[in-house]
Amino acid sequence: MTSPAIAVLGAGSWGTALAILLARNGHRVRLWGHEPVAMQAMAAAGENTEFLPGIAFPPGLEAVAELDAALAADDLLVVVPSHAFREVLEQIRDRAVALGRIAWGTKGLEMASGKLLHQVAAEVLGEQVACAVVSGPTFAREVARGLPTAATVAAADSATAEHFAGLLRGETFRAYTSTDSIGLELGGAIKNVLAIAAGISDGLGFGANSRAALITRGLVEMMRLGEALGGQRETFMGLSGIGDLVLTCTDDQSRNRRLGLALGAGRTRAEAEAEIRQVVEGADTAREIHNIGRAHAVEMPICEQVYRVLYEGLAPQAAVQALLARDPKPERLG
Ligand SMILES: NC(=O)C1=CN([C@@H]2O[C@H](COP(=O)(O)OP(=O)(O)OC[C@H]3O[C@@H](n4cnc5c(N)ncnc54)[C@H](OP(=O)(O)O)[C@@H]3O)[C@@H](O)[C@H]2O)C=CC1
Ligand SMILES: O=C(CO)COP(=O)(O)O
Repeated sequence: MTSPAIAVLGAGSWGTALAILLARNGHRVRLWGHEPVAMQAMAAAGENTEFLPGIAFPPGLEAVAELDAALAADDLLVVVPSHAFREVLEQIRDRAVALGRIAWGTKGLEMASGKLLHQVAAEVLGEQVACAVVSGPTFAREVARGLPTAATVAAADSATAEHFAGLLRGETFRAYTSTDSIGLELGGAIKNVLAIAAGISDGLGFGANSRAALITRGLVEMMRLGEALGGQRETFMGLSGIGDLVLTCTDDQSRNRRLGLALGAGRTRAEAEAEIRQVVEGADTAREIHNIGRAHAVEMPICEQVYRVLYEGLAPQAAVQALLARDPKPERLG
């Protein structure tokens, strides 16, 4: 029996890794990216030489340059950066509406509006399309190499979450399900801002104590805003919350952490991003979280200092001093 076709839309490192995972699971997968020349090169090389060099595409994975060819699929998985999310959903709206379901692996908020991605999806696709989000501690290269990984798939209805989790689940990938899409989306967005903070701390030459404090108090900020926006507290203690937070705050594979490291070492954001040459979601997210936190009167001192470093030219050292100079208070986890 031939397994159904899945379109993975977005051929960066994470889209490619998920496409490889799905193909290894025995699905027929079409990986689409918006640069025809890059997609043709990928098809010819049998690997994504730009983002995941050295990892050969398994049988069943086809790189395509034509969106229509990709969309002739039974399932759609969107894995573009958040800045391209609405635009890509608009391009695939008719097919998503016809299928009645869609999933994404994008982490972040819509730039300028600060909307969660399921809100963007509802605006573009309507309320009838069931939406699932995939999130967790999942560095693309490790997933593509087949290293054991766990993540969560959330959707408002558990059947949709289970459907997409079932596609992803395999010998090396454990997919849990959840109905807390808000919690998953906020965890995946806020951890990127906190990874920048951890990177700044390490870039300044601080130690393990500082990093552990940032992770712990950062988790409190994530839970505070997450609960204020309707997420469930326990979600932030799971893979898409503390799991992804620890991953990206502690390992240099994280682009967000590397941006922070560079800032802490005295480089500018532009210099750091030019060197990383991949999407660094936390930089835009820091501004949206700053706005949302203020609008909901949620105290988020670490995220606030990251915002000030990125958008107000505050020196990283001064940001740390501002955190340490805050009024003493009892340790609360809410
Ligand atoms: N990498 C990882 O380990 C993980 C990433 N994620 C999330 O997945 C999302 C994608 O990240 P990732 O793949 O790593 O990013 P990359 O920087 O590796 O790749 C981004 C890809 O998106 C493409 N792109 C940019 N604009 C558009 C557009 N308008 N239409 C279609 N494609 C576009 C880029 O093309 P071009 O190069 O031509 O600009 C590039 O191929 C992010 O939200 C990230 O946070 C989630 C979990 C793990
Ligand atoms: O989200 C990720 C891993 O779960 C990737 O993190 P970075 O975008 O910081 O590299």
